[in-house]
Amino acid sequence: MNEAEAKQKLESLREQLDRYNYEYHVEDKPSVSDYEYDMKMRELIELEGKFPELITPDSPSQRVGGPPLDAFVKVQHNVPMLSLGNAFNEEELRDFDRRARGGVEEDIEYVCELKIDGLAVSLTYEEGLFVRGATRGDGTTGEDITKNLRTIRNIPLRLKENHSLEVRGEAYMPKKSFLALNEEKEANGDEPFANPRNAAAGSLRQLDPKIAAKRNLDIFLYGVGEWEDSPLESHSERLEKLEELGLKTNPEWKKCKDIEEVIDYVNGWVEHRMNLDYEIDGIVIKVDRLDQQDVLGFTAKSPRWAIAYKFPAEEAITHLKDIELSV
Ligand SMILES: CC(C)(CNC(=O)c1ccc(Oc2ccccc2)cc1)c1ccc2c(N)nc(N)nc2n1
Repeated sequence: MNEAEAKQKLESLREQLDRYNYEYHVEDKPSVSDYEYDMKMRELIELEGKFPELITPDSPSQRVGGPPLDAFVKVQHNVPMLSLGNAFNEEELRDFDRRARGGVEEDIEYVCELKIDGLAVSLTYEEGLFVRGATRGDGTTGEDITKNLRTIRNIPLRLKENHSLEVRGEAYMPKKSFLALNEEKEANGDEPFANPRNAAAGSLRQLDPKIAAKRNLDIFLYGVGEWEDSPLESHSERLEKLEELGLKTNPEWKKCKDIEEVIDYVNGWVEHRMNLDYEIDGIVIKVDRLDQQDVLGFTAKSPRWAIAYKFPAEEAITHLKDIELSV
């Protein structure tokens, strides 16, 4: 086979493997068996081995990085990754709504999103190519964990359109993967992780991508840092556009016309969050229109146009029940 034929064959193998990946990880409807996927991947890796000059950074073979790093490189976030103010009850949600409505002329619509209990990360794409992934760190300086993030199957190595943008989201470990990992750790006499958030952070902040690749991590994207001249006018449009680009957003987000609808949404999840495949520690409520967000602006470290409603910690509830029982 000459180089031209190899290039064509490689492009077709990559396309097939990317499609299989999307079917398996995003649509949850694989069209081929794991065996067929592995055989196709082996064919790709062997052919790339014969024509290494044809290897591209977005090739599915490039997901699991090379040797372990000996340290993480620090990275600066051009747009800071801010934190959220908290509300712990309905009255504090209504206070947030009153303050927001006092700051803008017209009615406010909100977007509610589940607050995933994981590790906040930033993904940078240049001309559609995934070039860098980083932890939030202190909001302005994080750690470069690109090699580890490349092992998360739901992070596309190339977007469906060649945009340059920086997106934020939460990398997490599904409950089932967490339980399986802790069983394995206990079987090996290792210390288990206390919760899925620690397991996700521990998996992404260790230096060997081959370990991260085995941890079945996943991601939901929820925000945008930098986006070259994007014409979008609302947060909900941005979430829809991210999905179109092949970036996974959480399907439970909802546009609410007022704070009453927000409170209904929140109360629904207080009751049903146990049914989710992943842990959440609250609900994030955001003003939907970007022009209204701009008017409301920021405090020293958080937007005035967003708040996190925090669920009471699980342990606390269990503890209280025990006390009641023992009285
Ligand atoms: C709202 C925001 C704080 C992200 N937004 C930002 O970090 C952010 C950062 C600079 C911005 O603008 C600036 C640009 C330059 C300088 C200062 C601010 C705007 C938003 C946030 C934080 C945590 C979230 C979480 N755990 N789950 C969900 N679902 N959403 C979340 N959203």
